[in-house]
Amino acid sequence: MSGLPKYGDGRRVKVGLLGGSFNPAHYGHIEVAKCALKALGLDQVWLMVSPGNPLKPRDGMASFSARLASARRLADGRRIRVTDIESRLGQRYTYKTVVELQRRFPHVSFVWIMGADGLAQFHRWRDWRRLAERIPVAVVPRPGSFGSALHGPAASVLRHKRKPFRQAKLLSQPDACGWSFLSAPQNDISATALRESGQVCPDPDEE
Ligand SMILES: Nc1ncnc2c1ncn2[C@@H]1O[C@H](COP(=O)(O)OP(=O)(O)OP(=O)(O)O)[C@@H](O)[C@H]1O
Ligand SMILES: O=C(O)c1ccc[n+]([C@@H]2O[C@H](COP(=O)([O-])O)[C@@H](O)[C@H]2O)c1
Repeated sequence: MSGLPKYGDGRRVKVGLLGGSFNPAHYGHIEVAKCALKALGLDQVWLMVSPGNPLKPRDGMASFSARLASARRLADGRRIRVTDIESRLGQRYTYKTVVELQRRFPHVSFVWIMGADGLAQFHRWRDWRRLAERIPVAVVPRPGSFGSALHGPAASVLRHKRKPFRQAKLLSQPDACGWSFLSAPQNDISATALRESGQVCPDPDEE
């Protein structure tokens, strides 16, 4: 990823990773990114387009290039950027992606960002306990998912690592660990709703 700031004083660059299917991208993603930029004091958020969520069916999933293009249309390309790195790595599992990103960008402090629905499912991800050891996690509230996230298996297993809202900024410090909910207004936009209402650009790979 080009365009990372360089700090002469040795300060580490802080990057939030918002992984997703982006089928398609929508303003909810941009609101999540903006909220994380502010709450975590990040330099950038990368919208990391998944080549294929291992837990989601391929049926109904637009092509990778269409999903990437939808994210590029909404990102500002400066503080909110889009990356196809998982596709280039041939990688669908977040744990392995994060290991590789941390290896390639040793001067960057990464934070994983996800909606509350992600935390509710987190215990089903491959190597999720190791992932939570490896990268701090910021969870953005989402309508209908707060309870299942808060009382789900992952939040329960990781409860000793949870930080209160007001300490969320610590998550982007070098070598930080733990997770926190961010304090943010909830936004009910979803890609499912957009697909159901037909508000999706045509997929160039299917024309
Ligand atoms: N409105 C929202 N509020 C909070 N988090 C969101 C919101 N929309 C998406 N996210 C988060 O962004 C990440 C990527 O989401 P994704 O691309 O799957 O969009 P989605 O709207 O959840 O899609 P779908 O409805 O197809 O499941 C996930 O961590 C998801 O929780
Ligand atoms: O690593 C896993 O096992 C895993 C399982 C499910 C989802 N993920 C990641 O979670 C992110 C959100 O996915 P999605 O489809 O809900 O937008 C995306 O980066 C996926 O690759 C990762």
